[in-house]
Amino acid sequence: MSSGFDAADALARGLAAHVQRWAAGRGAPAGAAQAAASAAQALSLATGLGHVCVWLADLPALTADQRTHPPLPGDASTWRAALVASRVVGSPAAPDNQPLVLDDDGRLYLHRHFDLERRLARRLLQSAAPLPVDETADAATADQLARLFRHDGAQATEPDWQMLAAALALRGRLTVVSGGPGTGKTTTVVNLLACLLARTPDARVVLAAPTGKAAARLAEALRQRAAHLPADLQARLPTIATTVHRLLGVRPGRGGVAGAGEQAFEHGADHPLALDLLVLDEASMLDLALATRLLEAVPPQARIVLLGDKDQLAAVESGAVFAELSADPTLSPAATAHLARLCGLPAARIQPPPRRPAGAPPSALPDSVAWFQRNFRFGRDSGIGRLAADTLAGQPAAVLATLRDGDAGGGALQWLDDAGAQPAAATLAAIGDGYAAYVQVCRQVLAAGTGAGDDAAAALHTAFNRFRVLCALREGPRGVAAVNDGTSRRLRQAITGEVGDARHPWFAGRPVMVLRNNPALKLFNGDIGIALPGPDGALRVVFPAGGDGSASWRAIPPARLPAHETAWAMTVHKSQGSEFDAVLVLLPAQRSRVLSRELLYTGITRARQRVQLAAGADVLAAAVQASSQRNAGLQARLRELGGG
Ligand SMILES: Nc1ncnc2c1ncn2[C@@H]1O[C@H](COP(=O)(O)OP(=O)(O)OP(=O)(O)O)[C@@H](O)[C@H]1O
Repeated sequence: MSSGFDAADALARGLAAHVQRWAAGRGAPAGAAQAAASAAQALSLATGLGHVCVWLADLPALTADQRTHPPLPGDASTWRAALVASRVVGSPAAPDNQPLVLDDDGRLYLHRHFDLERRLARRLLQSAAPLPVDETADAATADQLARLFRHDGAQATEPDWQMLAAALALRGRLTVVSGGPGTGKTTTVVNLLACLLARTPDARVVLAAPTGKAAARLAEALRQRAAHLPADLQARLPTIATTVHRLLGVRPGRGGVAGAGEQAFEHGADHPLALDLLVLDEASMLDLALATRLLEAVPPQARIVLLGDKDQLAAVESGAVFAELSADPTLSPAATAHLARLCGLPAARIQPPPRRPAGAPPSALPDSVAWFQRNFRFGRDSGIGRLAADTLAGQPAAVLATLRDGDAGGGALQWLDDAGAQPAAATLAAIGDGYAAYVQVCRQVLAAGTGAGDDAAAALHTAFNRFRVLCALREGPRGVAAVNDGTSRRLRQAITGEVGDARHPWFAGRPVMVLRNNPALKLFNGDIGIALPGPDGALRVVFPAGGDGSASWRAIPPARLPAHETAWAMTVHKSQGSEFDAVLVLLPAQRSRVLSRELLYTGITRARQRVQLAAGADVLAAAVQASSQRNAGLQARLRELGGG
C-alpha cells in the first residue's frame, strides 16, 4: 500500500514541478506559478483517489501539508486570482493548451479530465434530444407493454416502475435505470427488448458490461428471465454479452499505459459500432474515460440503456458517471403525459421519488432516469435489505442493531465482533464453515477420479460460488493476500490431505482469479477458475466458457495463465458485478480512507441469502459514516453545452 501512495506522491510532485516550470516559462509571477504547482499536486493526488476535479474551496485544506510548495494563505477567491494569473489555467470557454482548467463553479481539472467530461456531455446531449411522437407506433407499444408487464396494473398502489422504465427507453434514446440487486433491471430489459424487437425485428442489440463476469451474468439472467416470452421472440434475443473492452476492440500495442483515455480502440466516433441498441449492465463500474470512449463509439441514432446501482462503489479509475447521470429521476410534464399514455396510467400517479440531495440543481438530462426501489429478491424488511438500507442511510447505531437482530432471528445476518489486528478465531472458523461444502465437493470429485470432466467442473464452480470472503483492503493481516494464504494452508490440507508448501501453490481445488485480460485465451480480468487434475493427472485450471450461453468448460494449464491470484478472498471492489449465496465481509482493524458506506453496501449486497460481517464496532461505525462520493462536473458540462 505504501508503495502505491509513494508512487502517487511522486507523480503528483512531478506534475507540480512541470506546471511550475510551464507557468514560469509563460512569464507568470512567481507566487502564481507556485500556487498553480501546489494546486496541481493536490489535484493529481485527488484524481488518484477517483475524483475528476477538486473544488477551489478545498484547496487550502488539501495543500496545507504540502512540503514542496508553501501553502497559499487565503480562501477560494485568493486561489482563483492566483490560478488565473498563473497562465497555465484555462476556462471552459478557452481550455486549450492549458494543463489545468477551472470552471465558473470552482472545479479545477486536469485538462485531460475536463476534455473527457466535455466530450461525454456532448455525446450524451446528442442522445437526449426527444424523438418525434408517433401515435400509431405508440398505440402498438402501449398494447405490448400492457401484455408484458401484466403482473402489475392501474389498480396497484404504486406504479410499475419497470414498465415505466421500458416505456422511457422506447420513447427516447438514452435511459438510465438505477436499482439495487433484485429490483428487476434484467426483467425490465427482457420486456423492453421484446417490445423493441416486435416493433423493429431486425434491430441490432448489443449487451455489454465492464467485466467478463458481469457480462456472463447478464447473458445468463436474460435467458432465465425470458422464459415467459413466445418462442419466436426468445429466439431473437441476444444470447451473448461482451465486455466493453472487447466491444470497442482494444488495439494491440498501446493498451493499458495510461488508462482508457489513451488506449487505442478500433471503434470510436469515426468507426462506430454496428448497433441500434446498447444495453450496458453494471454501468456504475464505468470510469469517465471508458464511458466517454464507449458512448462516442455508439452511433448517434442508436438507443442506449445504462443499468446499474447508483449507491454502489464507483469505478476504480476516476469518475462517477453513473451516479451523476442517475442522480435525478424527475420527469417533465410532457414526458409524464407521454408515459401515462404508453403505460395506461393516470399521469398523476407517475410521481418519481425526489432527487437527492434535495435542492441540488435539476439534471440537464431530464426524462431519462428511472429508479427501482422495490426489491423482489429480498424485501426491505429482510435482514439483508434492512442492513443495506441502514448502511446507505449512514446510521451506525441502526446498522449495529440490525446486525444484532438479524443474528438473533433467522441467521441471515451475523456480526463477528472482531477488532483485533489478526482475524479472530471465530472469523477464521466462519471462513472454514463457508467453504465446508466446497471442500466436501472437492473431496468427492478427487475420490471419484473423474478428473476435469464437465460435471465435476460444474459441481465445483457451483459449490465455490456459494460463498466468498470480501475484504476491504488488499494488504495487511485482514486483507485479501493474507486471508488467501491462510485459507489455502488450511483448506489445502482438508481437500488433499497434504500440508502446503508456499513454493508450490498449486493443488487440486485451488480457486484462482485472473488479473489481466488475455483475449487469445478468452480469459478476462476477474474470471474465476478452479484447479483440477486432468485425465493424465496433471493439474489444469477449469474456467466456465462464459458469456456465450454455452455450458462448456475450458481447461488451461497453470503455466499458461495470465497474472492471477488465489480467490478464496477478493476485494469488495473486485466483487462488483458478482453475487454469492453468502458473503463474509472482513474490515481492517484500523480506520482507513478506503472504508465507506458505499464499500460496505456493495459488499453486503453481493449476498443473496446471508451476510457475516467481521469488524470492530468502531471501524464499522466509521465506515458507515464515511461517504466515498467523488468530485465531478458532468452536469455542469451538460449545462454549459446547452442542456439545461
Ligand atoms: N415485477 C416483478 N414481479 C415479481 N417478481 C419480479 C418482478 N421483477 C423481477 N422479479 C423477480 O425478482 C428477481 C430479480 O429480478 P432481476 O434479476 O430482473 O433483477 P436485477 O435488478 O437485474 O437483479 P441483479 O442486479 O441482481 O441481477 C427475479 O427472480 C425476478 O423474476
